[in-house]
Amino acid sequence: MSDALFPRERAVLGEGAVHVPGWLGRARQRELVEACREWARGPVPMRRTSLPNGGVMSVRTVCLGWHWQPYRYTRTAGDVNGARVAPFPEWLGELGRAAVDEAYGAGAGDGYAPDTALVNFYEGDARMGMHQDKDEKSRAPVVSLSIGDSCVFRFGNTRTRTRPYTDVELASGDLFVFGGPSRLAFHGVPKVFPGTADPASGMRAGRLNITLRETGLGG
Ligand SMILES: O=C(O)CCC(=O)C(=O)O
Ligand SMILES: [Fe+2]
Repeated sequence: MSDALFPRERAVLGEGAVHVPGWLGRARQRELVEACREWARGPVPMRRTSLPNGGVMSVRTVCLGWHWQPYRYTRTAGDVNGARVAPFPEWLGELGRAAVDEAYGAGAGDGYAPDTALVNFYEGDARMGMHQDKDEKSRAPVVSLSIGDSCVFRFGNTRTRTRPYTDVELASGDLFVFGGPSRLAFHGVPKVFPGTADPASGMRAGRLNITLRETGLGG
């Protein structure tokens, strides 16, 4: 938004947890938004994930490569329409490697081979509670890309979902990578700021977040 007035700075929130504001240029953001629109249509449509406690997430999600549900990844979306999820594209893996290089230094991303992406769409008062990303067998870093409305991203510690944590604003184009000792840190999105999306990002409303992960699963 006001990047000319207040340049936002790169920040390390903990060992292995790096925030890089404005990493994605506007053209790249628009390409990603276009790709997400396509993935949201199918073969498995974007939907609110059901939780084991009977609740439903406020965020809408579509997955690539592997389909995520709490506690597991499968190739088909048994909780949606039974279809096999769209493949994880090679170009998205390249982007993931570039992101890890950016966060940790040139060459750090060489062996990074994400095989799943969770595409989350936040609109209205959608949010995400504090959780760990721990359904992956691999402990390779999670690469997070944000487009559209800004949000508060709460990045905590590996022991408890409560304090200590740090709140950072994730805006359109921001990269956040968490790996190493921070890989299992609790994190969440307590608030999205509606109407803050720059239309040049390709998002008219709402917030898009894409996380790339290695499942560590074969087959
Ligand atoms: O939307 C975000 O920034 C975080 C998403 C997230 O934590 C997840 O999908 O597991
Ligand atoms: Fe997460």
